[in-house]
Amino acid sequence: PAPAAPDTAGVAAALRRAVDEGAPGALARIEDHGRTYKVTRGLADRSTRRAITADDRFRIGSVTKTFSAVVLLQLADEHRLSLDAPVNRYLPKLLPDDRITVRQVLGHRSGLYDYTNDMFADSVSGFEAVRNKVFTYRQLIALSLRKPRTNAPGAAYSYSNTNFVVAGILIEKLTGQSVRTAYEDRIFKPLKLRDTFYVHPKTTIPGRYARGYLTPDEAGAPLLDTTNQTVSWAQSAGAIISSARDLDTFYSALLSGRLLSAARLGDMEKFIRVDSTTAYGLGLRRRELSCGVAVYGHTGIVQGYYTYAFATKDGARSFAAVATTSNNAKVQEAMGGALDTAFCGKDGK
Ligand SMILES: C[C@@H](NC(=O)[C@@H](C)NC(=O)CCCC[C@H](NC(=O)C[NH3+])C(=O)[O-])C(=O)O
Repeated sequence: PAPAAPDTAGVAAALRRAVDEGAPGALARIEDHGRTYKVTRGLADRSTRRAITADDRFRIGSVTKTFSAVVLLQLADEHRLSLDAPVNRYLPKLLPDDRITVRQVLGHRSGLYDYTNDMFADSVSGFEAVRNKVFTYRQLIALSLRKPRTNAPGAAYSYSNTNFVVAGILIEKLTGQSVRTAYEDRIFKPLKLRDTFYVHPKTTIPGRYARGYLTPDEAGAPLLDTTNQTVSWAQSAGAIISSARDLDTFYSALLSGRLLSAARLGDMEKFIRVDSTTAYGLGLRRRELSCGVAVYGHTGIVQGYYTYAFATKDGARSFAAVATTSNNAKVQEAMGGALDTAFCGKDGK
């Protein structure tokens, strides 16, 4: 029998909690066997007091990593890339260890240090130092290589944005195009993702969007409007702009086999356990929810936006949600509750 309809009342309660805990606004959208459910709470803009809508665009942060992984896995399907080849075969001398492979990079097992650890040690000053900066990929790699690697190639999982900066360089080298063109030609246009953009290094969000606000480290300090930034510190690791509708479409299409061969999707879904409820594949997270359902997708954190975008393994039910503040653990927890409720519902079906 078809699973019970999503518990939209439960999702609404979770979004209300996110707003009560400090998010100016929150939205969620569920696509379930062709039916759409939208839930919203709070504001898109604190100065105009405009209410947030489920169609507002926003910065998706690391959900970008799944898009970058899809492009490289398509190149593997086209025999233009071998997942088990060293990165240095395609980009000579880029990395200090010839043993680091493409698969290890996409699975956060390369050992490459995450330069954002230092960049955002202090949330507000770190953000303000880079919000209008434009980095080259190689400058970001150089920041990472200043620090020792976290593990030998392939020896352990250690999340690092550096890995998906390497993915961006690989995409540009192997396609001869910018990552923007590669995303547009291979994913955005084929899936008609009309709310999805890669505009780096422009700082503005096209069309109608929710503004994002960073919660400072100091308790009680006022929120900082972080909507306009280059996101050049992340690029192919986190700079895509999208909407809940487009993320639902993307993960449903990916997981129902419309973007990759079964073999490459299988590669993407070879998961390494990260903690008791999450595992990481290639640019893809698996989360086990309270009712035992496993969902597949990615989380995203860019200053001002917490994003969750996940779907069932067959893509028949997808959930995308964002809260418009970041660096606020209680808001992040509330949004995790929305994810759980969206798939587990009241009666855990
Ligand atoms: C976790 C998520 N990763 C991402 O989305 C990537 C692009 N974001 C980060 O690595 C966090 C950058 C700092 C955010 C800042 N935090 C601080 O400044 C902390 N001092 C903030 O919260 O806005 C993922 O892969 O699931």
